[in-house]
Amino acid sequence: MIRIEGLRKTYHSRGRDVVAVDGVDLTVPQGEIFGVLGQSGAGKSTLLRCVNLLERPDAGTVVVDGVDLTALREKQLRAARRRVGMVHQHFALLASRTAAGNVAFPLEVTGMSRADRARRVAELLDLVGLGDRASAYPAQLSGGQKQRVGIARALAAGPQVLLSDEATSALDPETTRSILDLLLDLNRRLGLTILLITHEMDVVKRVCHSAAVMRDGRFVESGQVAELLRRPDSELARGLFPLPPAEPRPGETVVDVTLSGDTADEPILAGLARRFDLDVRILNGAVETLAATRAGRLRLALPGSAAETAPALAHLRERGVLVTEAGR
Ligand SMILES: Nc1ncnc2c1ncn2[C@@H]1O[C@H](COP(=O)(O)OP(=O)(O)OP(=O)(O)O)[C@@H](O)[C@H]1O
Repeated sequence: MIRIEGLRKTYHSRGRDVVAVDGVDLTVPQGEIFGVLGQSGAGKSTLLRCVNLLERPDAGTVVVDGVDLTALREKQLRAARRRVGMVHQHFALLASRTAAGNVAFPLEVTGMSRADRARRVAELLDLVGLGDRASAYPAQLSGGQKQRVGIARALAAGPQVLLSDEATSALDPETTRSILDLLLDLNRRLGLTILLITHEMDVVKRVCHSAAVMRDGRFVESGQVAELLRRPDSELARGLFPLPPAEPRPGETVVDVTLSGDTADEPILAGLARRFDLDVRILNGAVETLAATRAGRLRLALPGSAAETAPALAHLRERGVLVTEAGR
C-alpha cells in the first residue's frame, strides 16, 4: 500500500522556482494498480521519484507498507527502498551484463548466496517469460524483452510495490500490450501494488483500477476508473472514450451516454425501442472491457425534440446510465 499526503516539490533553477508537485494526496490500496496520467511537464516523474525518495520532497509524507519513508535516514532508506521496485522507460539495463546478470544485480548487495541467487534469477526470468534468454546481452534483446528484464530486476528483492515510469512509451503498440498484460498478470499473481505514470490513455484503460489526471503539479481529478466514469465532468472519461463530432438529422436530439459496470452489458437501446417506441441511432462510440470494469460511451440520436425524448432519457438515468448533453 502507498499513502502520500501533502506532497510538494519545488526545483530552483536559473534563479527561478518551478513547482513540480504542488500538494498531492494519493492512496493506492494493497494489490491495486493506480495510473497517473498527464502531459509532459505535469510533474509525473517528480511525483514518482518522490515516492521512493530518489527525490526528497519539500513537504508531505510518503508511507509504503506502513513505513514512513520521509522519516528515514539515508542508511535506513536504502534498506526500505528494497520494498519498492522501479521500472524505467528506457529500461536502464547494464549493457555489459547478461539478462541474468542484470536481474542478479540488486541481489548482490543482499548477502544472498551464489546458489540462491542463481535460483532466484531463474525464477524471476521464468516469471516474466524470458527463461530461455538468461545469457543474452541487452543488445541481443528486443525492446519488449529488455523491459521484461527490467521488470524481473525490479522484482528481484521481492517488493510489494512497483513504480513504473512510462514503462511502455518506448515500445510499439503490440509490445506495449504484452508488457501491460505482464504487469496485470504480476498484479494478480503476486498481489503487487503498482503506481504507474503515463501519458497514454490506453495504459489507463488496459491496466488501471484507479487513476488521476495531473496538471501543473496537481491532481485535477482522481478516483476509481469506474467511479470517474460516472462523473458528468470527468476529463478522464472523455479521454478514455472520445466521441468525435457527429451531425444530427433535423428533428433529432443528440446525447452522450456513459455506461460503466452493469449498465455496459445491458440492452439499453432495445429497452428504449420497446418501452418508448424510439428508433435510436448510434452516431459513434464504443464499449470495452477495462482493467476493473466494463465501460463505454455512446453518442446517440433520438427522434424527437428535447421535450419529447425527456421521458426516455429519464428512464436511462434511472437505470444508472449517465446522460449528458452531446459534446459537453
Ligand atoms: N531537476 C530539475 N530541475 C529543475 N526543474 C525540473 C527538474 N526536474 C523537473 N523539473 C521541472 O519540473 C516540472 C515537472 O517535471 P516532470 O519531469 O516531473 O514532469 P513529467 O510530467 O514527468 O514530464 P515528462 O513526461 O516530460 O517527463 C517541469 O516544469 C520540469 O521542467
